Formats: sequence, C-alpha cells, structure tokens
Amino acid sequence: MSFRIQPAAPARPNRCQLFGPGSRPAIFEKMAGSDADVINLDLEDSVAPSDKDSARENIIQAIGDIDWGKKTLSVRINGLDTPYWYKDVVDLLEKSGDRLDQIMIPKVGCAADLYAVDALVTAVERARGRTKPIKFEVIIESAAGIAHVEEIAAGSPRLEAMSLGAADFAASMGMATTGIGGTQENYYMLHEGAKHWSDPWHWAQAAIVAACRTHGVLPVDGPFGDFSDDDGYRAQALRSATLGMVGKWAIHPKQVALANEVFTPSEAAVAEAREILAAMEEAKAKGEGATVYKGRLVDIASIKQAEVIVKQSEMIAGH
Ligand SMILES: CC(C)(COP(=O)(O)OP(=O)(O)OC[C@H]1O[C@@H](n2cnc3c(N)ncnc32)[C@H](O)[C@@H]1OP(=O)(O)O)[C@@H](O)C(=O)NCCC(=O)NCCSC(=O)C[C@H](O)C(=O)O
Ligand SMILES: [Mg+2]
Repeated sequence: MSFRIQPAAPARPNRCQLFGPGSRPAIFEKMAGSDADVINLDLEDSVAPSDKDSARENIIQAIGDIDWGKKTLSVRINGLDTPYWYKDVVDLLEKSGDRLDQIMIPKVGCAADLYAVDALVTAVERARGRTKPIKFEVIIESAAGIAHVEEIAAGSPRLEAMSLGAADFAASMGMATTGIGGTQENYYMLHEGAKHWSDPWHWAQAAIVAACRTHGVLPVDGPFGDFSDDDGYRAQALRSATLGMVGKWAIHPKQVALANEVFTPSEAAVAEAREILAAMEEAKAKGEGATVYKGRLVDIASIKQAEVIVKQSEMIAGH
C-alpha cells in the first residue's frame, strides 16, 4: 500500500440512477415512486432547445413539491459549451429548496470544467445562505474526458460520482456504432473460424474505476439504450460490477430492477464473504497469513475483497 491511503467513496446506495426528461413532468411522481437509489432529472440532451426554460421550471417546482423519499436527487445541467448551463445552476440554487442533493455535469473534459461550475455554485450558495453544499457527479463521455479522467476525479471536493456516457463517448471517439452500450456486432476476435465478442467499453470503464477509487468517487456505468433487451442490460451490468462499478443508469423504469439485482450483493455472495472472513480469523489466531477455503488460497488480500462485499451489503441494508 502506498503511504497515501485510498479514500473511501461516499457511503450511499447508487445501484440505479433513473433518468427522466425535465420536459416530461408527468413521469416525475413515477420516478419518485421507483426503486432507484438516484433520480436524474434531465435538462440536457433529452430536452429539446425550445423546452429548456419550461423544463427548468418543471424541475424547480418538482424538487419542492414531490416526496423524493431517501433518494439522492440530482439534476443534469446542460454542457459548458451551451448558453444554458449558467442559468440551470443559478435558477436551481436560487429557486429550489434544500432537497436538491446533486448536480450532474455532462461532457466534462478537464478539471477546469468542475472548477468553473464549483465557483458559480459556491457564489450562489453563499449569496443565498444555503447550508447544504451541493454535490457533483460528472459524465465522462468524450475523448478529452477519458484522457483527463484522473484530474477530473480529483477536480472538486464536491464530486461524489462519475459515469461513463456510452453514446456521446462513442461519437466523440469516432466509434463506428450507433448502439448505446453493450455488445457491438463488429468488435470481435476470430479464432478457428469462431467469433468471440470483445468489450469496447472495457478500457474506459477500467480507467474510470481506477480514477474514482484513487480519489474516493463512486464509479457508475451509464445508459444501455435498448430497453427491450433485458439480458443485454444484465450482461453489461454484470461486467461493470465485476470491474468495480457500483451501479448503472436506467433510461426506462423496467431497467431499475435489473440494476438493483446486479448491484445488490446476493445472499450467497455475502455468506461466502463472511465465511472467508471467518476462515481468515481462524488462520490469524494460529499465526498464519494464508489458509485454504473450499480448495483455494485465501490470504490477507482476500479479507479486503470479502469486506468490499460485506460492507456494500450492510450499507444498502442500513439505508
Ligand atoms: C425511453 C422513453 C422515451 C420511453 O417512454 P415511454 O414511451 O412512455 O415508455 P413506456 O410506454 O414503455 O412507459 C411505460 C410506463 O413507464 C412510464 N415511464 C416512462 N419513462 C419513465 C421514466 N424515465 N421514469 C419513470 N416512469 C417512466 C410511462 O409513463 C408509463 O407509465 P404508465 O402509463 O403509468 O404505465 C422514456 O422512458 C424516457 O424518456 N426515458 C428517459 C430518457 C432520458 O432521460 N435520456 C437521457 C439519459 S441517456 C443519455 O443522455 C445518453 C448519455 O448522455 C450518453 O451520452 O451516453
Ligand atoms: Mg451524453
């Protein structure tokens, strides 16, 4: 372990982030009644330019009027390359109450993007005497974003979560696909005539997880566009969870249960993790740093692996 201890990410459930356009207020109550841990009301790409002002007003109204329960309530503002974002920030913080938890900043390309939003948020918070600091989440969805992912993860003490936005990421990288996440037909290896599909999102996800874990930020997988493909969503989410991500977006309510299923440690996984911890306690009592569990090696690193699963399960149960 480095002299610098890895900081813990925020201890809040983030298994599913349910999105809904700010221009569609009829679904806000349904979003609030869902089992998603995080709600993302959108002002950005799901809202047409002509609806930006009314969507902002809908969201400001809904933040105060709707009972969002214990969910993390987040609003995705417009990108810093648009004329809308400053008004999103100012109006949200001036006109809505303290229930808003987080602002999602899309298409972040460097740490200075967070600095700019932080400066504006801080000024409005001070002017208005807001006592609950707004948290940030960012989307890595451009070539610049992934190239600068580590400085972005370190970019603001407000930052709690970072997602991969597969659609804009693919566009920015010039990837030959119109699919949002998941298996890409042309990304395969050929071995003895058989196709073996590979995962084009893997390296970006791994880079995001490493940057997030270094700086105590929650790594999250973004959208899976084909909401009629449950198996495809599940497979993508399982890969993300295996890599260390804590949750995934839902762009349709039917994806919420899938995300919760994948990102809640199963009873069997928790039981096994507890057995590993017990086996290592026994080993320690005998002065040993390693032992055998179900025919395989477990050692001091296994304690940390098992603790990830147990802590995640306890945090979700306790929330
Ligand atoms: C995708 C949708 C447009 C589909 O809407 P709709 O046609 O209404 O779906 P259904 O008829 O199947 O709806 C069934 C019932 O569920 C309700 N509903 C629909 N959507 C939601 C929702 N998001 N939250 C809660 N409830 C919802 C309907 O009202 C129906 O209810 P009922 O009639 O009572 O049965 C729509 O789902 C949608 O707009 N999704 C969100 C789109 C969005 O926010 N996109 C932005 C995020 S993805 C992105 O930006 C890409 C990213 O940045 C990147 O670059 O990768
Ligand atoms: Mg996007």
